[in-house]
Amino acid sequence: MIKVAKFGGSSVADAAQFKKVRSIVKADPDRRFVVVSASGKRFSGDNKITDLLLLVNAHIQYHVDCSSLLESIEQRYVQIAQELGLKYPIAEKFEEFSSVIQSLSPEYIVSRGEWFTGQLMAEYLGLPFLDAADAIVFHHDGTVDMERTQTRVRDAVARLGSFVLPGFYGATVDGTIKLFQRGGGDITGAILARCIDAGVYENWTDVSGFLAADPRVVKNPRSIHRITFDEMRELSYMGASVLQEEAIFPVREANIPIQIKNTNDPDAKGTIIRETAEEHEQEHLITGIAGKRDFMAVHVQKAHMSNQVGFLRRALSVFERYGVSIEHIPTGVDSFGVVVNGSDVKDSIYSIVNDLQQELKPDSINVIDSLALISVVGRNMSRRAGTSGRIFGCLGEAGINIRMITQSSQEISIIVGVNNADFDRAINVIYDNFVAGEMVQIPTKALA
Ligand SMILES: Nc1ncnc2c1ncn2[C@@H]1O[C@H](COP(=O)(O)OP(=O)(O)O)[C@@H](O)[C@H]1O
Ligand SMILES: N[C@@H](CC(=O)OP(=O)(O)O)C(=O)O
Repeated sequence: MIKVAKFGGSSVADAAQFKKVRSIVKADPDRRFVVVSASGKRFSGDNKITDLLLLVNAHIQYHVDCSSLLESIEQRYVQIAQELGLKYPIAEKFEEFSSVIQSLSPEYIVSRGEWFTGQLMAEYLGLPFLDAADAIVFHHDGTVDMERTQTRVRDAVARLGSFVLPGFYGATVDGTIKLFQRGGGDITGAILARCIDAGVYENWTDVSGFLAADPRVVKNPRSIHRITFDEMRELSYMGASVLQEEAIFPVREANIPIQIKNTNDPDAKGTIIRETAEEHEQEHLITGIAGKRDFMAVHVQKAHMSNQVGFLRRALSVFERYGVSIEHIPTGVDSFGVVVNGSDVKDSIYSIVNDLQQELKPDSINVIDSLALISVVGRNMSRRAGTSGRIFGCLGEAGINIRMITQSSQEISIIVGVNNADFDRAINVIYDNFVAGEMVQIPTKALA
């Protein structure tokens, strides 16, 4: 079976992490294709190389000297190379890069994080280096040209047999470097797995798989051993940053499972993500909880609204005009809400409200800001009536005010909106009441 192994920034943060990567790769001859991110944080409070390179861009943009910043990045790489005894002339290559930095595009500059990490890892593993600019092909609109990418990747496999591929970037056919969104090394790994028909896409990080809640919010959350692509998408979209939310698409279409594993504890079971989770007699009611802060909700109320054809469409077209994408639309008979990312409307909210007034002549419009959304996700929730009522009950008992609620149409998630200030407490209350222990009985028919 071919395995693609993607190692995130935390797994390649320093020489000690490189050593762990090598022993993981060498332990299994199926791990012939390795994707790496730029070196990440070595300890809490440290900087990711990608963040430092973004800072370099900001310095250049404002004509501020960035030489000491570049030196500190170079030092990180030099230290790794020295500690591992690598021959790659990292200092020379980095200085070449620094000397022409003013002439380089911002995306090119940021992509060098994975490029240098990839060069060092390739030598350390004794594998060829495949530049992502020669493998991952972008259309000019920023989407991936899967056909060309597949051809290039398959050619590289035939030519090189195995390789190290830096994540997070690629290039258009004319060679212009393009980046994925933040965390996009996960997408590179998924695309590679898809192009070579891998048996599994391994995603190595610093936690033992997907956890039922963000470990920075809930103390010692339990690990999720099996999760479906749909559940995973809901959780990662809502902030479970262990896997970039777009990363499931390339592998899902080809039915390739994703396995999340811990570089610091390779024997831990981790999480397997598939189309359907194999069912056991007893399963947790709720698979996981994730959430994000800083949303805004615009509530519109108008009597007899539901009898007016096109009312909602006219409202949504206002948001479209301002280029704002919509997260949720909770609706009632005579009212609806439009939930958007606070940062997307920070400059346009007054104009949007004004346009809504003009076009809809509503009875009232209310804007709620500092809204946090919490998504409670579980494939088994549809088997148990009344879950949402119980979620409100436990939040109410804890004195947490619920600002909105919405449920996904496949009944795999319930989303509650609370004030930003209540975010951590609300997640902990839901976790303690539901995730920590509660199981549901799976009907025998479902197991057959
Ligand atoms: N539900 C969750 N399960 C596991 N980790 C989570 C979850 N939500 C947030 N995280 C955070 O995601 C981190 C791993 O993602 P990331 O920092 O992108 O790793 P990497 O550098 O390996 O790509 C974990 O250290 C953890 O703090
Ligand atoms: N280095 C990029 C891409 C990436 O995937 O990183 P990580 O694997 O550390 O999340 C970023 O920080 O966004």
